[in-house]
Amino acid sequence: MEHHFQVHLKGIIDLLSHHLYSGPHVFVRELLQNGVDAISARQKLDPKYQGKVEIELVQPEQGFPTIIFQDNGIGLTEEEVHRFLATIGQSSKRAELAEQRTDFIGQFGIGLLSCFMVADEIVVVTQSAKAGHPPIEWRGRQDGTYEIKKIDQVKIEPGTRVYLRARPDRLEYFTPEKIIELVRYFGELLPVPIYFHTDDRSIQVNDRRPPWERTYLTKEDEKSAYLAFGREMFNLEVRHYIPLYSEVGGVVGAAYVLPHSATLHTRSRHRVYLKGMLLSEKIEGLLPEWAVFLRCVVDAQSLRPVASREGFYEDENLEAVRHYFGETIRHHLLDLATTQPEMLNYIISLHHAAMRELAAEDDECLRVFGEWLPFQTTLGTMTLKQYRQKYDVIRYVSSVDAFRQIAQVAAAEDLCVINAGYYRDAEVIRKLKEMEPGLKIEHLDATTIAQHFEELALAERDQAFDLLRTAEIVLQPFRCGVDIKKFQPVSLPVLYINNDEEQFLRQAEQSKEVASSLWGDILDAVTAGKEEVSYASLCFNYNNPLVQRLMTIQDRQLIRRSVEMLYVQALLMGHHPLSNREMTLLNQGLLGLINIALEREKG
Ligand SMILES: Nc1ncnc2c1ncn2[C@@H]1O[C@H](COP(=O)(O)OP(=O)(O)OP(=O)(O)O)[C@@H](O)[C@H]1O
Repeated sequence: MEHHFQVHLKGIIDLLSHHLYSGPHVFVRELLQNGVDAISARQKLDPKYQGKVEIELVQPEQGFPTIIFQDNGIGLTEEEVHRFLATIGQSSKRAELAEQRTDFIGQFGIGLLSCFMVADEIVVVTQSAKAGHPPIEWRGRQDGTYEIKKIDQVKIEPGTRVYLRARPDRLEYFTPEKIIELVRYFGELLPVPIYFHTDDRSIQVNDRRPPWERTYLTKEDEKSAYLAFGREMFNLEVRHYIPLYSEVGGVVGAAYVLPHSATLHTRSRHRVYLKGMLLSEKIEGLLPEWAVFLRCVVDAQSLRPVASREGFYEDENLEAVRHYFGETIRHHLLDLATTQPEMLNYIISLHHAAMRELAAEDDECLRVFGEWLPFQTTLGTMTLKQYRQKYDVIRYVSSVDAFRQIAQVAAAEDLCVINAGYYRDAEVIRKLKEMEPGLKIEHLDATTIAQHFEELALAERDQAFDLLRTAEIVLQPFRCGVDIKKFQPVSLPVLYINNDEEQFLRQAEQSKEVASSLWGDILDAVTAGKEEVSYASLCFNYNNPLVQRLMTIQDRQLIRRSVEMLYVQALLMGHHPLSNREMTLLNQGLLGLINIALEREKG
């Protein structure tokens, strides 16, 4: 025997309200959308037909308020009420053909159920625009039952009215302020007029059109209208926008440059409308990932919304729109370089992380605005252009750690080195070299910088011999060699020097101190065979007065303590995290020095 599925309506409503829709307020969106769709259906029969949606709030002295949504659209016949209104998942708008999908906003046949989130009963009174059908009253209830009545005795104009009486726990949605707020939020850009009436007033809620639908006398007027619209939409003082248009998906709108810095981890959230109905103000993935400095407002005609209506299906159309918008933005920025260079400068100075990303990805962008990218250097922040005007060779380090190590010394030696340790910096420099093979670039680290230091004369070496030997013994357990050179600034007694590989080994060694046995084994494998290798060297500055004094004193104990302290201080200066043993050294060294000073005092 064949059986039919039973639908437990309460369960479905629960599913929708807790898992699909973002909250009970979406009933306003669903009702607006049904009204507008019904008008579109009627306009298919009569393209000049003027539709409107009217919303009324009735607040009786006794009892709960009722909201009435009325449209003068296509209406429903009795048969259609059974088939579409009362059958979950049935929709008169389901489009087998993609082009049909562009006619209506709805398509799933579940939207009306959202009304059960605020009311126990939905009453629909409808008159079909098709000739020869009487008006119908339909009453659907949460328990899954419904009644249908012909109401021949009254004559009503074609269209549909939906009545919802507030559920006691949802009264907050049944005030004039809340309804106007929600209607404006979802329906501000809908192409049919929406009126709101209470006992004492009537207003048109959506009385303006988006800037891309208006015509302008001058370019300036157009620009002001777009900027004013963006400021209002995002509540941000935006100064620049990029018009967007894509035939695929029928998407039109504008991308606004954020007036504050956005990092590459920021997710761009866009305000997206579907045929004038707000889908969401948090849609992601509409622009390429690098475009984090932009926020869009767009209206799409035929991208496919997901059932919750709060996003789009990730399909080939969305992919095409994203690609196309990426190209539009890129071309716009490239044009700015010639038409409004000061604006491009403003955008780059605020959003250089994103611009770097774009320049690293794209040769043309690198050629056009690569020079404007700011870089941190040992002699202050400057753009690539300023750097190149002053120096023939682009000298750079490729890690922030390396930069910290060398910054002070390089600056004192008047060496201008770029910190290319941030995301994509080094790539930008290397790409620049590929594009301009004649360009001289030099990759530095602390070791290569140290090669620029001045060597000691033989007699000076002799003078430093004892100090170096003691230092060697003290630092050998820390895998740190020693050396002595002359370098700037004279005030710096020592410099801790390691290159990228040595830095890595040092970090692996330190990680072993805190790692579990599994990680410990892995790290052992990483450092295997390097047991005898030094991870760094401590370079004394011969010209430094303290070092000069250390070379003259005889007290071994004092030299040892001083070397330990100089070693730890050099690590701290270079922002190297201290290992447990180095921490102990710091503590003992400090106490030791205090002790020595106290002994002296006594003596
Ligand atoms: N105001 C209205 N005028 C005419 N028909 C309506 C109206 N409201 C609902 N309907 C009919 O009821 C059907 C079901 O409506 P419902 O809102 O549940 O789903 P939908 O709009 O088709 O799709 P979605 O779930 O995507 O919103 C519609 O397809 C339409 O045929």
